Amino acid sequence: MHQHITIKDQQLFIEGCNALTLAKTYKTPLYVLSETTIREKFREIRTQFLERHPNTIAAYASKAFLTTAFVKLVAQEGFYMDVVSGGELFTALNAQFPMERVIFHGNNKSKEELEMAVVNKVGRIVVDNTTELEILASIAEQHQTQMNILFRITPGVSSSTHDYIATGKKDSKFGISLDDFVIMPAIEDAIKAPFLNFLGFHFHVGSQIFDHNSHVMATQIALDLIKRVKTTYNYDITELNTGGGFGIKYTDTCTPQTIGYFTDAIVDTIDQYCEANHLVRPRICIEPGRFIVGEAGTTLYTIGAVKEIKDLKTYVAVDGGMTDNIRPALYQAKYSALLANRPLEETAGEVTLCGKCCESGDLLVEHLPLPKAVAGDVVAVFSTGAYNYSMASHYNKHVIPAVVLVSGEKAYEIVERETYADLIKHDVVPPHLK
Ligand SMILES: Cc1ncc(COP(=O)(O)O)c(C=O)c1O
Ligand SMILES: N[C@@H](CCCC[NH3+])C(=O)O
Repeated sequence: MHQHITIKDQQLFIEGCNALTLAKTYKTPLYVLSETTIREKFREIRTQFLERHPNTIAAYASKAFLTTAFVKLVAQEGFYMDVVSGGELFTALNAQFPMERVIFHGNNKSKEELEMAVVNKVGRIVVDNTTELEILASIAEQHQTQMNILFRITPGVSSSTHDYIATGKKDSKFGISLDDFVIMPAIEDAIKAPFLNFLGFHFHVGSQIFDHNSHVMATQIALDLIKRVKTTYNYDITELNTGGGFGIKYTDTCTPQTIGYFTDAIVDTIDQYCEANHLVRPRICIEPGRFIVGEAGTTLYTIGAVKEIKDLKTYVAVDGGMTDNIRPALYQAKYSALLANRPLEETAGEVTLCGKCCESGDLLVEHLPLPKAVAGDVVAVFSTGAYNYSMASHYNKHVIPAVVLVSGEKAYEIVERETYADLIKHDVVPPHLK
C-alpha cells in the first residue's frame, strides 16, 4: 500500500496516527488525508516537470478536493489552481489565494461567474465555447479589464479510461470543436477582441490514465493548430495547457507512472515540433488533480450489519457509502481496503463492502478479501483523496463526514463533520404549511 500507511503492533497507522484513535476521536465515516504524501506529490511535479523544463507552470485541479485549508496548502506550495465554478472560485478567494494564479474552466460558465472572474482579475479564463467568448469579451470591455484567455479545444482523441471520465473525444460536451468553420473564426475574434489577451489552447483528454499516448496525440493536434494560427494570422501562441488525468494506484491492478513519464513526452513533442517549424515554444501548463491528492486519502468506516447469503455472498455494511464515495456506483471504480483493527489477520473469504444508502448499487468494494468482520470493526478504504469528499452528497439525509489532515503524529480537523441541523438549515416552510 502507500508509503504513509503502515502496520505497527497489529494496528493500522496513517503517517504517525493510529487509525483507530482517529476513528474514535472524529467519528466515522472519516476522511483522512496524509499531508506528507500530498507535499511529496507537489515535490515530484516540481522536480520532474517545473525544474526540469523551462517556461512551465502547474495548476492543482481543485475539483478533486477543495477546502479552505487545502487552498492554503496549494498557495504555500506555489502552484496555480484550476477552478470550474463560482463556488470553487469563492473558496479560493475567501482563502486569499493569489487570483493571478487562478485558471477558470467550465463548459457553461454563467454571466455571474464570468463577471466574478473579471472583477477579481483571475489570471486565465479557459473559454469553452463561442457563446462564452462573446459574453466574456463584452464583460471585460464593460469593466475595462484586460483578461488572459485560452481556448479549450476538443482534440478528438480517445483515452483508455472509463467513458464518463474521458473528455477528449470529438463528441465530448467540453471544448471548441476543431472543425475549421468553428475554430478559425473563433480564433480571429479572440485575437481581435480589445480586452481579451489570447494566450493559446487547452485540452484535457480524460482522467485516471496510465499511458501517455493520448496526451501526446492531443499535443500534436494542438501544435498543428498553433502552426495554423501562425501561418494564417501571423500570431504567436504563447501557452499550451495539456490538462491533467495522470493515473494513481487504487488497487494492485493499477500501473501508475511518474509525472515525468507524461510530462517528458509532452515537452519533448512540443520542443521538437516548435524547433522544426520555427514556432515560439509556448509556456506549457499541466493541471493534475487526482495525482496530487488521490493516494493521500483514506476513508475510515465502522462496520455494522454483516449479512451472509449462503453459497452466494457476504455483505459487510459500513456507516457510509455512496454518499461519501460515489465513484464505484458511477464508474465501477475499484478500491482496496483493510480492517484497521486487525490488519494482519488472515482473510476468511471475499466480501462485498456496502454502504447504508437505500440503493442496491451502494457498493464500495466487491470481492474484497477480509478477515471475518463483526460489528464495531473499523475498515480503511485507501486512495479516497480525490473525487470523494468533493463529490459527496446528502442522499438519504446523511451528513457529510469530517476531514482530518494528518502530518506525522499530528491530526488537524480541516472540515468538521456536519450535524443534522446542517441538513435542514436552508429549508423554508411557506406560511400555509406553518
Ligand atoms: C479541465 C480539467 N483539468 C484537470 C482535470 C483534473 O483531472 P485529474 O484529476 O484526472 O488530474 C479535469 C478533470 O478531469 C479537467 O476536466
Ligand atoms: N470525477 C471524476 C474525475 C473528473 C472527470 C471529469 N473532469 C472521477 O472521479 O474519476
